[in-house]
Amino acid sequence: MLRYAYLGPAGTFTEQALRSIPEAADAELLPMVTVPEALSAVRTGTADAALVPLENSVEGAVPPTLDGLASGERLMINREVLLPVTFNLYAAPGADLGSIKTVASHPHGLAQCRGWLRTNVPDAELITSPSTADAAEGVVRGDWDAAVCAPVAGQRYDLAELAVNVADNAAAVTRFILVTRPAPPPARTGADVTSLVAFIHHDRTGALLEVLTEFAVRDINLTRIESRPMKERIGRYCFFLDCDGHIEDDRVGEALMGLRRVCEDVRFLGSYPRANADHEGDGRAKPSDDDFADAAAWLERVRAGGA
Ligand SMILES: O=C(O)C(=O)C[C@]1(C(=O)O)C=C[C@@H](O)C=C1
Repeated sequence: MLRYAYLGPAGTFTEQALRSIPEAADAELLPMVTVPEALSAVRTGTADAALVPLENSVEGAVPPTLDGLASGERLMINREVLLPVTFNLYAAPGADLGSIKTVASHPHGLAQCRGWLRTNVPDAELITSPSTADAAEGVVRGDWDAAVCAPVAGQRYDLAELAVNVADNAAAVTRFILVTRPAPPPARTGADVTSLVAFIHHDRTGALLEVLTEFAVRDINLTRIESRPMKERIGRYCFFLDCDGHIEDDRVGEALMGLRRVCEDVRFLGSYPRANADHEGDGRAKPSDDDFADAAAWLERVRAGGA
C-alpha cells in the first residue's frame, strides 16, 4: 500500500487536496506536523510521496516548501493540485464573537483573513500555528479561543461556527504539489509544467538575464519566477522557475541544457501535468515543436555531410 505524507493533522486544506488524488483513496495517509517533516518522510522512505502547499493565489509562496525543495536530497514534483480555499471562524461551543481574545491559524490563513479579523475581532491576539487544522485542534486543547480554518476542520473537531467566509478574497486558491524521490517524470501530456531551481553566478552581470534568455529564445512561456535567499549571507538568492512544457519537449530539453551551461547549478524539480487545463500559455508557440524536430534532423544531416 502506498504511503502519502501530508501537512496534517486531519482537517487541513492539504488533506482535502490529497483526497482529490484518485491514488490516495487506497493509500495510507500519514499526517505530519510541518512541511519539512513531510518532505523528510519521503527522503527517509517513511512515505512514498508527500503532498505539501507550494503557493497561494493571495499570499504567495509557502517558504518552507521552497526551502525544502532547494536544499537537501533532491525531490521531484510528480503532480500539482489546485484547491479553492475558504475559511470560517470556529470556537468552543457556547462562545460568541465578543468573547474571542485569541485567534489561531496557519500564517497563510491569518494573512488571508487579516482584514476581516481586524474589523470583527480588532482586539484579539493572532497566534500562528503549524496548520489551520492544528489551530482547530488547539481550540479543543484550550490553547486559544478561536481558529480560522476550513469548514471540514471545524466539523471534525466539533467546534461552533462563529462566522463563515472570513477570507478577504473569496476566490483564493492554493496550489499543492505531490513530491517523490527522484524518478522518471510522468509522461508528457501536451499541457505540462516544468519546475526547476536556478543557482546563478552572482558576480556576473546579466546572470539572471542569461537564464531568462534561455527560455525566451525558444519561445517557452515562463509561468512563475520566485527568489529565495540561500541563507549563507545577505544578497545570495536562488530562483524558482516554472515554465510551460515537459522535459521531453525538445525546446524544454534544450533550455535546460542552456541553463546548465550558464548557471552555477540547476536543480530539476520535475515535469508534470498542469492542473489548470484552461491555462492558455502565450498562444504563439513559434517556432513549433515540428520546427525543433526539423532543426535537429537538419543538424544531423549537415554533420553527416548531407544537404
Ligand atoms: O494549514 C492548512 O490547512 C494547510 O493546508 C496549509 C495552508 C498553506 O500553507 O498555505 C494551505 C492553504 C491555506 O492557504 C492555508 C494554509
